[in-house]
Order: sequence, then structure tokens, then C-alpha cells
Amino acid sequence: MSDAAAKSVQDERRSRLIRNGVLAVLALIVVLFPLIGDASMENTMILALIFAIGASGLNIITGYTGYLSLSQGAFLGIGAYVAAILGRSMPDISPFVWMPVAGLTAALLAMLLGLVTYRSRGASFVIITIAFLFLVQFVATQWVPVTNGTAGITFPLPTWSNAVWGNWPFHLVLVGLLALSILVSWWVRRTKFGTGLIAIREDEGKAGSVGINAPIYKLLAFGLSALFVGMAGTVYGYYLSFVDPIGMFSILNSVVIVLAIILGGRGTLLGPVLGAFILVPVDAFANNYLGGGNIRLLVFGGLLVLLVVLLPKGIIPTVQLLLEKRRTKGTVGLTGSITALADRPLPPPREKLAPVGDTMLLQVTGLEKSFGALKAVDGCTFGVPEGSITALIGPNGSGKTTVFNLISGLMTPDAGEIVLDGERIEGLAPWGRAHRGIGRTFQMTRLFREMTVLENVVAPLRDFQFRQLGLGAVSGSEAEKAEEFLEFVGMQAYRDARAGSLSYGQQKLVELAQILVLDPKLIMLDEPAGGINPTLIERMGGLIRELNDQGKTFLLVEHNMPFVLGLCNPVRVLARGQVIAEGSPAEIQKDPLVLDAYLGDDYMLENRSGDGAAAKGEGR
Ligand SMILES: Nc1ncnc2c1ncn2[C@@H]1O[C@H](COP(=O)(O)OP(=O)(O)OP(=O)(O)O)[C@@H](O)[C@H]1O
Repeated sequence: MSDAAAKSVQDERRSRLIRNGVLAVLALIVVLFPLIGDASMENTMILALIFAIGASGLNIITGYTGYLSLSQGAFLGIGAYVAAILGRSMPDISPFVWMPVAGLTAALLAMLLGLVTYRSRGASFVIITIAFLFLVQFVATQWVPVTNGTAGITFPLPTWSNAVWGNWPFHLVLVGLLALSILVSWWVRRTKFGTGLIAIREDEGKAGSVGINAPIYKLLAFGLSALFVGMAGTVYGYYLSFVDPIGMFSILNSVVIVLAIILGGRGTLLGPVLGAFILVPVDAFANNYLGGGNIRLLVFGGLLVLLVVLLPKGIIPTVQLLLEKRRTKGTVGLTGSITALADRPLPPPREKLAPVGDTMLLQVTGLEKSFGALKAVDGCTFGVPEGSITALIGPNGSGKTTVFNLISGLMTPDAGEIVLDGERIEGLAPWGRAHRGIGRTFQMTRLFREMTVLENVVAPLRDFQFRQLGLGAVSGSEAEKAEEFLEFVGMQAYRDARAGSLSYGQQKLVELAQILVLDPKLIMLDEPAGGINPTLIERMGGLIRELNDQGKTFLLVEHNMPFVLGLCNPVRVLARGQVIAEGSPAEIQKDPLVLDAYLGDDYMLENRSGDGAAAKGEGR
């Protein structure tokens, strides 16, 4: 190990030791807090714990998965109401006993909300979550026989001696719940489930195309995010000794929880907890010393503006960034991917392009897709022979990427059939098509930018099983394959780099390695040679040829004609959403329809059924 590497390992160990030490001291302070004996501070601590549990749970859906929800306060209230309602009919049983029921009810309702919001994102998703909060409040107000309406429900008084135990039982149960919530959050981040959630946050469409079944992941994330806050709701209601619709379903509770996540750092393990421990005391201060009421709203509004301007990433990510800057000051980043690639010999160029077989791995028939009045794909029909490197070429705007989107499932065709290896797939979701053996790259690379290169390459899933969700993020056969394919494309040295920090060409190589992990039957590359330097273009061609020699079938869209003509056979030519010519590179180069589509004013295409068809025949 070099001196620099040894120092870096030592630095890493030291900072881990300091971090764990600080965490242990803080945990001890939190656990022993009631010893200070100040009732007001104790109350603030209990509220901080409740909101920290809410924020830590919400972090799973908002921080990891990227869905900003304002309904977390509703699940706190639901937890309190479940215990209050059950406690009313069974007053001899301690309300603490109802915690698991409250947690599960909140989780199930959260999953229901997840189902309803299945197709919404961004602003519409946020609005639905606010509507959900108001709906639950409405039900609590109107369902009088069960909830006692606006009069609310009183909890039984604690059975323990207040003089001896005070609020210790509330405090300790909440500390336990917070510890559990953090533990689950930590576990999620380390599993394939967590990697899937982050992939969804980064790019949901892309996540689907690499086999991640987003609806199931999101549903589970919704459930998990509400589980502990539902339990904390029971403690909250019991602690207040009373629940009513106004107090329990106040939108301010949800706002504080969301603010805690933003302040501490979205998607970090401890950021949301830290945020809650800062915000709740600020709220208490505004309430006690600034007059409460609307002043609190002013304080939170002002805080939100300050946060967005000064700390957009939140406290923990900002501190991490500063430490990282200090650690890497004066050092240079990794370079030399081209050198690493050049170390691998190119496969010998072929004498002639591979002959085309008769068996079609992919057959597209009569595909149509319109965007408003524009018919982007108009009765497109072509096949991709098994074992071939087939090119789909055509002028800008001729519909190539749309055809790719239709085949890979990112768009739904208006009409037409897509058959892969004998199976109709046009009705399948993108992950279903990835599981059937379609792997695709994108014209503008779409890696999960915040993940490392290795995490990116390990993320694809060839099938879906519940048990695989709990496996380590970088484990199993995918991890081995990922290392192997990174080596294959020459990007092994970058395995721990953040994908967003790579150059465009490097990202293209990583995206190729990423889809290879799917072990696809059909590899679809959208402009593999676009925007990269000549050396890399040559390497990319070499890699494709090598994979093709191993039996992989390719369909590629490309504008670089020498690249296409030297690599692909057959070639399909698209113009105005239709295949206007097909054949070997030699045939295509002589086809007047093709020449016209690229160079002319399309007059032959207009007259295709008449002179145009004749012209096509003559050109061969
Ligand atoms: N999501 C969309 N909404 C509206 N119009 C779209 C959409 N996607 C594509 N189009 C339109 O459909 C037509 C075909 O676009 P497409 O991107 O498929 O062409 P292309 O052949 O891949 O072009 P290029 O070679 O420039 O990438 C274009 O006119 C484009 O503007």
C-alpha cells in the first residue's frame, strides 16, 4: 500500500472513531435527559423525539425515494387515534400495547396512499399528500361514533406513579422507537431495496429500464416510512392524554417533519434526526418567548427561505462536502481511462460483416406513436436477426429514439406489435421487458448520478423476488458480474467514483457495463458513438464486436455512418416514422430513397407507392 493510501485509510479510521464517539455521547445525553428535572425542557425533548421518529421514517420516502410528502403528520395522528379508540373499549390495557397495531394501521394506510399516488410525482404528488391529511382530519371529525368527532378522546391516566417515574416511560419508549427507526433506515440503505429506492429517486424511468419494479419498491417504502411514526403517535396521544382532529392532524406537524429532513440533509441517515432536534426547540422558543400563534409560522417560513438559500443540501451533506474538500485538497482526480482501455487489445477487425440469419430475435410490426398531431412513428415494421448487430438509422427527428422508447417500454405504442424471442411484450412494463432480456442505453447517458460507479452497475435486476430486496446492495452474483464488466469496459479504476463526476465518454462505458449485468438477449444502444472522442469510438466499436462474437444481439441507433457501415449488418433506415429501406451496408449506401431521406427533399418518399418504389428498385 502506498503512503498516501495508508494515510487515507488511517484518516478514515480516525474520523469513524470520532464520529462514533460523538454519537455515543449524544445518545447517552438523549437517554439520560429527564435527569435534568426541568419540565419544559423535558416536554421539548419528548416532542423532539417524536418528530425525529417522524422525520427518520419520512426520510425513506422523501430522502431515499425522492417523493416529498406532507402527510407524515397524518400518520402520527392515525397512530394516536388507533390507540385512543382501542383504549376506549379496553381501558384496562396499557395504551403502549396498541403501538404495533397503530404502526401497522399507519403503514397500511400509507401503502394505500402509495397506490393512489402511483402515477403522480412532483407538485401533484405533494398536493395529493396534503389532500390526504385533510381527508383523514375530515374523517376524524365526522365519524363521531368511532372518533367522538371534534370532542376528541381522552386517554386513561398512566398507571405508574408520577412522583417516582414521571415521564421516563414515554421518554424511554420513544428513545427505543427512534433507535429502531434509525436502525431500519440504516439497513434499508445497505440493501438492494435501498439501492432501488435511490435509483427511483435519481431517475424513475431509467430504474424501470434496468429491471427495478418501481411500484412495489415505492409501496414498501411508503409502508415502512409510516410504521414507526404510527407507533410514536400512540405515545404522543398517551403523553398528551387527549386526541382531537385539530391538534392531531395539524399541517404544521407535517411541515416541521419535512423541514427537519431538509435542514439535516435529505437521504442521510442522521440528518433528519438532527433537523428535528434543532427545529423542535426553535418551535418551543417561538411559542414560549415570541408569542406563539402566527409567529411560529413566520419563524418556519423564514427558516425555509434561509435553508433553500444558504444550505440547499442540508447540514450533514454540507459538512461532508467541506470535509471531503479538505481531505482531497491538492490531490488530482483519477484520469487515464483511455490508457487503461488501450491496455486491452482490440479484437481483430473482421474480413466481412457477420451474415444475417433468418431467425428474428425482435420483430416490430406496424408500430405507431403520435404526440398530439405529430405522428412520430407511423407503421414502423422491421426485425432484428438473432446474433446480428442491426442498425437503425435515419435523419434527425425520424423517430428512432421514439422507437427505442416503445421497444424498451418507456412509452406505450398507440398501435402495433413487439415480439421478443417469440413473446409479445408491448403490454409489459419497462422492468418486465428488462426481465425478458432487453437492455438499453440512452442518447444522453442516464446513470444514477449520486451513486458510485459500482452501485450503478450493480443496480440492474434480471428478475424480481421479494427475498432479494433484503440482500446487501453490493452482493451476490451481480456484484461479481459488475466488477467483471467494469473491467471489460476499462472503468474498474473508477468503481468508487460518483457517477455524476465522470466524463461523458466514461459515462457511456459505465452505462454499457450497467446493462451487461442484466445479461440481455438484446442490447439496444442509442448513439453509442455520439459525443465521444475518436479513440473511444474505436474502443466502443471493439467492445460491441467482442460481445457480438460472444453471441449478443445488438440494435443500435447511430448517426456516425463510418461506424455503422463498418460494424452493422443489416441496416434499417427510418424516415418520418417508417422504415423506408433495409439491407446490407452496401445496399443501403446505394439506395436512392436513403440518399434522398438524408440529403434530398424527400420527394421520393412522398411518391413511394409510385415512382419512389420504382426508384428504390432501380437503386439496388
Ligand atoms: N415526448 C415527446 N413529446 C412530443 N414530441 C416528441 C416527444 N418525443 C419525440 N417527439 C417528436 O417526435 C419526433 C421524433 O423524435 P425522435 O427523438 O424519436 O427522433 P430521432 O430520430 O431519434 O431524432 P435524433 O436523431 O435527432 O435523435 C420529433 O419530431 C420529436 O420532436
